[in-house]
Amino acid sequence: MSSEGADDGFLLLIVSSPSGAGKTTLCTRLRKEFPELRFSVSHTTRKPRPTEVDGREYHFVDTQHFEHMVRDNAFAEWARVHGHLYGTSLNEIEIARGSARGILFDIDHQGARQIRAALSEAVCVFILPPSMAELERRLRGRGTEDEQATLRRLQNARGEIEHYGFFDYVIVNDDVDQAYEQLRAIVFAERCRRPRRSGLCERLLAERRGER
Ligand SMILES: Nc1ncnc2c1ncn2[C@@H]1O[C@H](COP(=O)(O)OP(=O)(O)OP(=O)(O)O)[C@@H](O)[C@H]1O
Ligand SMILES: Nc1nc2c(ncn2[C@@H]2O[C@H](COP(=O)(O)O)[C@@H](O)[C@H]2O)c(=O)[nH]1
Repeated sequence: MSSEGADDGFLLLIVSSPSGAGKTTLCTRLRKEFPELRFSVSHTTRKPRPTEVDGREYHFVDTQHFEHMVRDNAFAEWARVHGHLYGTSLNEIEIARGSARGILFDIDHQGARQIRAALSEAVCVFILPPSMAELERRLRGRGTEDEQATLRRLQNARGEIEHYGFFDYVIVNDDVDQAYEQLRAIVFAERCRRPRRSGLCERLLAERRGER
């Protein structure tokens, strides 16, 4: 995986959170407002939820298939999360680089660190719940996990929050509209970062020199 740097204008946006804090909710809004940011569809060995479609939320694969991809070096990053395997294929990033203005990752802190190690310009956002009690309410209210999986996700939440220091931005998702405003503000601000504008700056300077 090569890093072309931030001066090509391409945005690598990573959103992570403990399970149930609301990153899928916020990313779904982001995808609607910024369709030019391609959502990275991960591979996972987790079973699909009733509303999930293969190839849309995830590429659902069995462990053998996943391990084969690991051996083939097909992943930009992968990790075991809540007892299942999840990974971002190199192919997802290549497709986005060829067809979009950026890529949006919904991955955990282990994956965020692996992507950042390879692509230092990646922007990492951590979503927090307003309280642990509210996190539990949301996870139980969503009703997608059985009791054992719910408890496991809640137990893992504390360990995940300990990684907050790695992230560039932290958003507390209390009021969802406010949290979303903060997330979209990060996209706008990141697009204005000087390295992402250097192409335009150089073009303007060339124009000034009559080199158009
Ligand atoms: N600000 C909010 N206030 C109340 N409920 C919320 C808020 N944000 C999200 N929710 C609800 O909380 C539940 C969990 O949200 P969501 O599925 O987006 O979490 P997640 O971080 O993507 O979890 P996971 O990592 O398990 O996929 C959902 O039912 C969602 O509708
Ligand atoms: N390291 C990675 N983590 C990933 C990837 N895709 C999703 N995830 C994270 O897993 C948990 C659980 O997700 P769920 O859909 O089962 O609730 C969550 O934190 C996701 O962000 C990935 O490709 N790599």
